[in-house]
Amino acid sequence: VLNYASVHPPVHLLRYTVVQDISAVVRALEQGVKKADVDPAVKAVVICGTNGTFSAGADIRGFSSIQAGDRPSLASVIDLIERSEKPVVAAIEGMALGGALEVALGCHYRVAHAQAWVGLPEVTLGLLPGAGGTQRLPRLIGVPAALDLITTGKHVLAAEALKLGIIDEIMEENTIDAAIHLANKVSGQPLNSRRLSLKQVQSLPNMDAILSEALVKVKKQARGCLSPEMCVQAVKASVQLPFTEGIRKERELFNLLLSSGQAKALQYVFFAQRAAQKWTTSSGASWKTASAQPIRKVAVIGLGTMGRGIVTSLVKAKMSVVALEQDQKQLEVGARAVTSLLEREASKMPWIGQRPDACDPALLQFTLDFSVLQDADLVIEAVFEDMALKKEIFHKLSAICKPGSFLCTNTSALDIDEIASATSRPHQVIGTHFFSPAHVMKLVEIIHGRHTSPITIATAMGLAKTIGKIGVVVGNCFGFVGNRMMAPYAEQAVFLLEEGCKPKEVDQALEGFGFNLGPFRMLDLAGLDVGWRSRKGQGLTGPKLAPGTPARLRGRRRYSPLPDLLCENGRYGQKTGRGWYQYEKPGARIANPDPWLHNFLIRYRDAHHIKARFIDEEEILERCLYTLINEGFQILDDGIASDPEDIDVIYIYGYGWPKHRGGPMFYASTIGLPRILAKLQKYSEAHPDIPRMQPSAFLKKLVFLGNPPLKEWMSHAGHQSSKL
Ligand SMILES: CC/C=C\C=C\CC(=O)SCCNC(=O)CCNC(=O)[C@H](O)C(C)(C)COP(=O)(O)OP(=O)(O)OC[C@H]1O[C@@H](n2cnc3c(N)ncnc32)[C@H](O)[C@@H]1OP(=O)(O)O
Repeated sequence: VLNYASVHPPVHLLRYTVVQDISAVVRALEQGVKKADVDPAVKAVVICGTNGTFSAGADIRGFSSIQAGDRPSLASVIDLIERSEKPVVAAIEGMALGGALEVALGCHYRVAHAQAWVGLPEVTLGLLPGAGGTQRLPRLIGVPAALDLITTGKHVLAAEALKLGIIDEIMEENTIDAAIHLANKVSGQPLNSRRLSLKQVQSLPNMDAILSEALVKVKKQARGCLSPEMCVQAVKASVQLPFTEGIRKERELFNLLLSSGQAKALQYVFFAQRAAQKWTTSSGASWKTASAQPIRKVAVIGLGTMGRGIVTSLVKAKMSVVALEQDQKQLEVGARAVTSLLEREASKMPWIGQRPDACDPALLQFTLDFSVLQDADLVIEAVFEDMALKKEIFHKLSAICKPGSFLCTNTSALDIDEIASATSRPHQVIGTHFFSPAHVMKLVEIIHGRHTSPITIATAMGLAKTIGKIGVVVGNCFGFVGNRMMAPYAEQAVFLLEEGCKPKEVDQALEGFGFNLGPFRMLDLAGLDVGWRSRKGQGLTGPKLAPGTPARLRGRRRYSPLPDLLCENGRYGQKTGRGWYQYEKPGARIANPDPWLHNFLIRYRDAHHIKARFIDEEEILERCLYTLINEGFQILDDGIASDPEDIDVIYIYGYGWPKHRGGPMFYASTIGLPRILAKLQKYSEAHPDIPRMQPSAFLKKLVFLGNPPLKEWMSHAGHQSSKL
């Protein structure tokens, strides 16, 4: 929306904001600037936003209609602004992001409100600032600072923007009046020195090293994502080429990214993440029907790894927390660990006012006394995965806590309904599956039991948001969404070892695909004993296993005892210094191939008459990823996840799935469901004893229906009554 308002002659005010159609903004800006240019009564122009916001940039949905090769007309309008013979001042309130900051960079002066913030987040959307931003910003603030902003997409507050030189003035009060004042003041002064396209990038003696180090850094962090690397290339062009040629290079790189498919995936994730926040249940409950209850005091039970991280997240969000342990020694160890985590977190926060205060007794209290939990608005139990223990705690909580308290269990797999059955208030019981380390990882699976009330879901989702996490509402089944899908993936990884792979080969294939960690490095990090305990609980190994059970079969299903054998040998992963890899010492992080394991695998294969074969990367990827995706289709059909976007958000924020591939279900849609089905059919014929490889009925149905787009999948899901 753009108004050309002559309210403060001789300065003309151009107001604009995010609109559905970026070309409407571009047209209106063009008309406004041209009109002001030819109007002799106008001496200067101020560009501002509406309702206290300059602009959040282009409508991301509009990018899908931009064709590679289209002339980005925003760039031409920015040129027009910069060429104007009358001073143009940007008055930045709220935010100026992406194309909006590029508009401001085309202006001759920039004034911002003290609370405003600016940034070029295009890289996070798989793009680069394509309207001159990569050429103007280095000219304005120098290459190192521009590289930092453009390759990370980070936002900076006005004070920092002023320090960097992006902003000329900061205002505590009326920014627009201040901009008008400045525009009047500079009217008639020469403008060439304010035109960034005419400036040279400040030269630095070590410029080549800065650029090549930046390239190495982004390549290492990007895990195959192209946009950070293209951003560096574009900034490099600002150093090495004249402005107009730099712009040409920027456009070339922008078009390349636009057509890469990664931009589509990253933009899908932007909306999927927001869609996941708008949970709905099959019974129609949603934010519209249930609101989050205010949570002032939270209790956390258990100060193990998960409890410590959860307490840290809560205190960071300035919530009042009481942390309970069962004995003095564990309480002291836990309290020390939390304090040190909080101190580390505080050191990362530049603003004193935002820092968590580990010493504030009003905020954080440690106790052994269960009765202190009485007035907590919400309790998060974070003891280890033992159903009997959890039920005992919930029974106690049900008796002690005030009637309105919500009771959450941090579990990665256990049955929420069974835990809730130990209480007299199952409607107020919910699963909150945090991911380790809980003060770092963004995801929380919010697990809805049979009796969980919509208000309880809303409250858990509200709490996740308050502490800066992404909550995703899922149904109740063993492993919920994330771990249920992880099981066939990890199972395939171990079967591949049996058949001839080395752990490093499997990890390299999946890390090459873009995962943070391959399955074996991930298992070593998480601790192999976790899965061992769970398998013993399920009777798959250990004392509950029926005597005479064949080593590699459970019922008629293929089973690999390899992970159990490692645990029996005391190899629990990083914490013991030995697992699928060896480490320099317990707790060390660098994984090295272990000759012991190599020989162990040879003996194991001999003992079970398995002939090792060469397995190529394609088979490793297809078997691990397609079985995971197959389980995802089953989960959708069962109603455990309400849509594919939720699964994708869970995998990106909880399991290190590469964001530029859009999550497993989006990835499946890009591969094409017929291909996934054909491959699963091929592998399941070769391995009839692996039921999880048999294609899900829902996947088959979608292929039969002609491979509909992802958005339409759920209209074909077969579950009679959603468990959500
Ligand atoms: C040739 C090149 C020409 C032009 C190039 C231009 C480049 C660009 O401008 S790229 C876009 C750059 N801008 C962004 O990336 C901003 C993205 N948005 C955000 O970071 C946040 O939404 C926010 C603006 C900081 C606001 O955050 P918050 O208050 O937490 O609200 P949200 O829930 O995130 O958003 C509310 C609502 O708005 C939708 N939305 C936000 N930004 C955009 C956008 N740029 N395009 C389209 N839609 C946007 C968001 O999806 C939410 O919608 P719901 O329907 O409510 O989910």
